Parts: sequence; structure tokens; C-alpha cells
Amino acid sequence: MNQWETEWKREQERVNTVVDQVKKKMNVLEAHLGGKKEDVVEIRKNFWEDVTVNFDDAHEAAETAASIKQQAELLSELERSHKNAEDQRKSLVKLSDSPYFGRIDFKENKDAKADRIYLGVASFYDEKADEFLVYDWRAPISSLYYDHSLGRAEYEAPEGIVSGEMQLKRQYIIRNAEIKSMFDTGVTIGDELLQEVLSRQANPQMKSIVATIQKEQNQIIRNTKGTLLIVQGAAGCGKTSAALQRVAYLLYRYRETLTANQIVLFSPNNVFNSYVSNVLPELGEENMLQTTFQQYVYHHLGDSYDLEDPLEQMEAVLTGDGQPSHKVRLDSIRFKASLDFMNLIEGYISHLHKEDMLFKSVVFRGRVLITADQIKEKFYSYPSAVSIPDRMKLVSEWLVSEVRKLEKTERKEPWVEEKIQLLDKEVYVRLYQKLRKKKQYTEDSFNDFEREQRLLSAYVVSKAFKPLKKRIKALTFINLKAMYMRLFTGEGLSWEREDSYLLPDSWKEISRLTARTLGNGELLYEDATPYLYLKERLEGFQTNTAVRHVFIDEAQDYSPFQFAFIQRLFPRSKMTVLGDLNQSIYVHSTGDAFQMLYDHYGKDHTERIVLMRSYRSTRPIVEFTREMLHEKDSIIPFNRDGEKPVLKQFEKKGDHARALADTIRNLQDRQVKTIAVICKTAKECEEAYESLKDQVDIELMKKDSSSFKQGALIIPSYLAKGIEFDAVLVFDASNSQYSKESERRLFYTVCTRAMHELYLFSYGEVSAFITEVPEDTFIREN
Ligand SMILES: Nc1ncnc2c1ncn2[C@@H]1O[C@H](COP(=O)(O)OP(=O)(O)OP(=O)(O)O)[C@@H](O)[C@H]1O
Repeated sequence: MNQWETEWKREQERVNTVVDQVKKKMNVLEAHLGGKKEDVVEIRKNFWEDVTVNFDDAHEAAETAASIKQQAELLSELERSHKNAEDQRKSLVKLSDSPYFGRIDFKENKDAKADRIYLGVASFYDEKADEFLVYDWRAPISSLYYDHSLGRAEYEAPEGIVSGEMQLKRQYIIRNAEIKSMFDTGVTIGDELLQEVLSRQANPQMKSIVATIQKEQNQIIRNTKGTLLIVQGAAGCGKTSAALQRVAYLLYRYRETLTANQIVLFSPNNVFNSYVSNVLPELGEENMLQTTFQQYVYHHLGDSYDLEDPLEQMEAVLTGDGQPSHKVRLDSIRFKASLDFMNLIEGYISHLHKEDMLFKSVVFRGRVLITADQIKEKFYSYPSAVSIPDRMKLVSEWLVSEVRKLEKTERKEPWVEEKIQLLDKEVYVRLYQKLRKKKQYTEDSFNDFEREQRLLSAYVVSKAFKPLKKRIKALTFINLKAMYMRLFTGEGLSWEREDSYLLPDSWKEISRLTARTLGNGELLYEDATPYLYLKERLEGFQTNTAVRHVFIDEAQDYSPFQFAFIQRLFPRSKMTVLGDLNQSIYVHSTGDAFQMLYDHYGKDHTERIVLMRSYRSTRPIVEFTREMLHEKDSIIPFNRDGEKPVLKQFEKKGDHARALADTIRNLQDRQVKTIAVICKTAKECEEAYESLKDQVDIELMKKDSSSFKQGALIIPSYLAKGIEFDAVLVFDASNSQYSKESERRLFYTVCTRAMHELYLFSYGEVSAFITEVPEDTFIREN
């Protein structure tokens, strides 16, 4: 046995010992868990038997309430501790399969001998020996593994910097408690392991990368300095991965004070949400809150409008024909995303502060109770030093009190009597009991009848007024639609000198388009954020102060307006924004979106990290795709071999479809797991599906799809954002699809979804973005 084999054997023995210990602990825990579960079931079953229920008088009722509370607390405490034990059991199950993935031998300066530190997804402590057999990858000492090569090294411990020498860095792949591979590494975390991990097939669910986090990614994960962390990096450089491991790190580091529901991740769409949803549970952590900006907007706008969704907007942009109306739409999207438009709205709000606020009359049963003018007069009667939202609250209180007064006079209206006649028996009985309780029944039956009538009319009127009061409290008397509309009616800004603002040349056309759609009860997606902004500025921002960390992935797709909005929404939160300007595919994305954030937070509160190495795709694919960009040097491929991208050009539709089907079949025969035919638009996807569905087994992804499975699928470009596939087939890489400068980034985004194989099918003349790429970076086939 050579030295390495001996070493391997020794390491395997250690794995066996650790796994034995883990299993022992698991057995103890399982027995304990069983007992706890029984307790919980028992308490649930006997909940009402163990509380004394007595409502005879106020004192007894209070005792009963206290008894129920005590029982509920006991139950929730037991459930909490059951959940903790269950979480611990899950992490032990993982450790029993693969207890660790790395080892470092680190000799602190003060010590004579090096300590062996083994790193895994969770820590494992041996009580008897009083030592950690496995350290959590997020422990302070574990950062040595990610940040340093052999030689002098240091890490930041709670008590200060610890310096020493790293004498060994080793990596393992352990499955079923057996070492499958083992490498000693030097400078970075071993290329061999990374090669092995990256060459695996893609998965419909993203995987954690803890065993192979690279040094520059670790800077993102463990960054706790700034309020704003900006991560800019090429396609596939691990931005999303780093973000998710960062969430896991923060949950570990601040475990006493931070919980998963204080972290929000904004992601591009629901498919992406489902794609990343497994990473944290895999690491033994609960998922953070996940949302899309669109979901947020929907939630807050309710159904007050027929709201266009962003994918419909995208489809309208991509299928546009370049006609003047299309150009106006593009201008509208761009302008409404800008800070110039935000300034315009701010100017409008200042104006509303003084005059022109629009209200809706308070109407009851078709009758105007309080006119819009009366409300307006009341609003402006409050001192202007009081903010608009505060004045709105005062108006709302005033309205409710006015309505209460009117409620009394309303009781005599004829409709009330009619309603009373129609009341059902149950209500009568209830009212009768109410009267008895109040001891209002006397022997005098005439008097009783009168009282009954009074009570019934009060009941009927109060019931009818209830929704009205509720609406008033929800500030629905503010005529938001009309006020937003007023920004666009008239030939210019009807309320202000328009030269005070920066308006686009096509402002008049944009105004006409907007007034028309609003008039039809539709809200274009580009109007959603500004509309919501105006609403919040008038009603008061519904800020969320509980959230401590906001992550925005694919941040290049957010407009400055949206960023500003999110900032206001989460005033106490730190922000991590991750994006790649080369993948900005929306018309509203501007090159300087991050700059706006940077300006807002300032240099002292911002950290900016740039990632250059791309891990997703093979070297030949990266060498091809980066050529499409102007700043090609900013992307370094990870050295993983593969075939060059293949270009196939066709003149006939039938040949094009047949060749696509042949390629898909070939991939399927080779057991390639995830195959995506990517089209520019949903419309093109439908065409692709029609031409392929009878030839191969393939699924069509639509905008409301929320996840994807293994196999072959057809997907529009904008839904494929952020995700990856073993093989990508670009449905039509012709110049008719991708030629404008604005389509360059879209084409780049599409091609960079490929991990191992990339095929470009062109129906007709090939896209200029391919012809300008050096011929030796791809293969022409026909
Ligand atoms: N350190 C790493 N170890 C192993 N795999 C990694 C590492 N970093 C990135 N990867 C892999 O590279 C692929 C791309 O990562 P990820 O999706 O996080 O990149 P991204 O920068 O968000 O890409 P995009 O901008 O294209 O959406 C994933 O399969 C991920 O698992």
C-alpha cells in the first residue's frame, strides 16, 4: 500500500468513527423525538379536557381564558422543541451520509501542533471528547478553507484575529459514508473537485455549492460591512449561488436575532423561485421569503385595474414592428422607469400639497352623503404643515364621524322599514335575546314594540353603513385614478410649468397612450410602480420594518424607480443586489441602475464586488458567448472542456424543424437530462411547439408555469432567466430575430443558459451577433 492509500484508509476509518457517533446520536434523538411527538399528540387530543371551562361570571371567564392560554403555550413550546429536535435529526441524517467535505490543518502561532478541522454542512460535537468532530462551514475558523492557500493564514474569530499556518487543505466527496474521491489542494479550492461538480448534469433544482465556494464568492457570502452590497458578474459566475449561501451564512452568524422570515429575496419569476427553493433546506435552513416585484405590485394594487403583467409587456416589446406606436410604447416604458418621472411625480405631489387634490363623494344607496368638494375643503382646511398622509387620516376620521351622524337620521328612511320586514327569524331571536340581556323588556308590550323597532332599525342601518365606514377607513375616498390620469391629460402638464421637468420628446404621445389605456380600465406594467408610488405617497408608505435583509437577484432588470421604491419599502433593511448588466433584457433597464443605488447609500456604506470567472458553461461555450459582448475581457471561463457550439442554418422551414427534432432525439438518446429549446417570444414558442410536438417528446412552458421538470422543453427567452440546462437549442438564431443592438443582450442571455452543449438553429440569414464572432469559436454544420 503506498502512502496515499494508507492515508485514504486512515481517512476512511475516521469517517466510520464519525458516522458511528452520528448514528448513535440519531438513535438517542429519535427515541426522544418519538416521546415528544406523543406528548404533542396527547396534549392536542386532551386539550379541552385539561382546561377548566367556565363562563358563569367574569371571574370564571378570566380563569378559563388563562387556563386556555397556559395550555396553548405548553403546546407551542412542545411543538417548538419538537421542531428543533426534528431539524437536528435532519442534519444528522445528512451527516451520516456525508459527514464532511473538507479538512484543513491549521497551526495557530501560539500552538506547537496543528489542529485538524473538518468542515461539513453542520457542526457535530463529541461531548465525551469535548471536541468538534465536524465544523459548520459557516464557523469563523472555516473561512480559512475558502480564503487561504497553504502557508501563512488568518481568520477573524469573535475574540479577534487568529494567525497561524495552514499546513494542509484536503477535499473529499463522501457518499453513503464512503470516501469516493479525495484531493489535496494548494492555491484555490481544488479544480479537480470543481471540475467534477460542474461536469454533472443540470438539475431542475439548484444545488448548494458549500464544498467548492471560491474565494471571491466567499467575500460575498461573509460580507457584513456595508448596508448595500452590489455584486456585478458575468453569466454563470455564481451570483445566485453566492446569494443563497449568503442567506444561510447570515442565518447562522446572527442566529440569535435573525430569522428566515426577516429576509426577502426578489427574483425574476416563479420558475426561478421554484428553481432556487431547495438550496436552503438542503443546507438545513428554512427558506427566506421569496417574491417577485410583480407579485408585490399585484398584492398592493388589488383588482382596481386590469393590470398588464411584465411578461405581456415584454412580449409587446419583442413582437413590436418598429412602427411609431411601438416606438411610443418603448419611450413610455423608458421614461416611466426613470428618476425623471419620479421627480415629476414628486413635483405633482408638492402641487397637491397646496391644491387640486381629487376626491370621490361619499355615496350611500345612490345618494351623495358628502360631496367630493366638501371633502376637499376639509382636506385643505388642515394646516399645510401636516403631511398629506396625516391629513388623509384626519379626513377619514372626520368622514366616519359625519357618517355616524347621518346614520342616526337614516333610521327613519322608508327603506329601513322595508328591510326590517324582510329580516329573517334568526335575527329577531338574536335581537330579542339582546334586549332581554339589557333587561329592556318590560311588562308594557306597547313600549316593547317601540323599542324593538328602534333596535331593529339601528341594526339594519348600522349593518348597511358598515362597509361604507370600512371603505372610508381604507381611504377609498381619494380619487387616485383621476389624479394619476391628470398627469397625462391635457396637452402638457396641466398643473405646472412643464419646462420645470425633463420630459421626453414624445411626452405628448406617451400621455395620449396612457390616458387611453387608463380610460379603458387598463394599467400598463410601466405605470404600475409609479401609480403605486403616488398611492403610497398620498396614503402613507406601508413600510416593512421587520425585514433586515433584502436580496435582489437579476437586479439589472430593475428600473431606478423600482429600486427607489424597494428602498422606501424596507427602510431598516440591508440590501444585496446581484446582476449582470450584459443580461439587461428589459427596455427600462438602464446602464446606471446600480449607480443610482450607490449614490443613494454613499461610498462609505457600499461594498462592490465584481465576479469574473464563469462556472456554468464549458470553456468553448464561454469563449463563444463572451465574444458577443463589448467587454469580453471581463469574463474568464473556468477550464472545463466540451464541444464548441454548433450552428445549423436552413432555408426551408421543414428542414429546420426536422433538424431540431433530430438533435433533441439524439440528446435524449444520450440521456441528457435537461434540454431547452429557447425561443425569443411566447409567440415563437407556440410555433416551435406546433412544429415539434409530433416528432419528439417535449413540453411547452408558458408564462404562468411555476416550475420545470427534467426532459425537453420549449421556453421563451425571458422565462429562462437565471436558470440553466444541460443543452440549449436556440430555436431561431437568425438575423430576423436577433439583430438590433437592443437584442444583443437578450441573445447573450439565451446562449449563456447552456452548461454543456449549445446548438444554434437559424432559419434564414444568421444573426449578426454570430457572424461577428471569430469563426474558430463555433462549428458550422449542414
Ligand atoms: N463555487 C462553485 N462551485 C460549484 N458550482 C458553482 C460554483 N459557483 C457557481 N457554480 C455553478 O455555476 C452555475 C451558475 O451559477 P449561478 O446560477 O449562481 O450563476 P449566476 O451568476 O447567478 O448566473 P446568471 O447571471 O447567468 O443567472 C450553477 O450551476 C452553480 O451551481
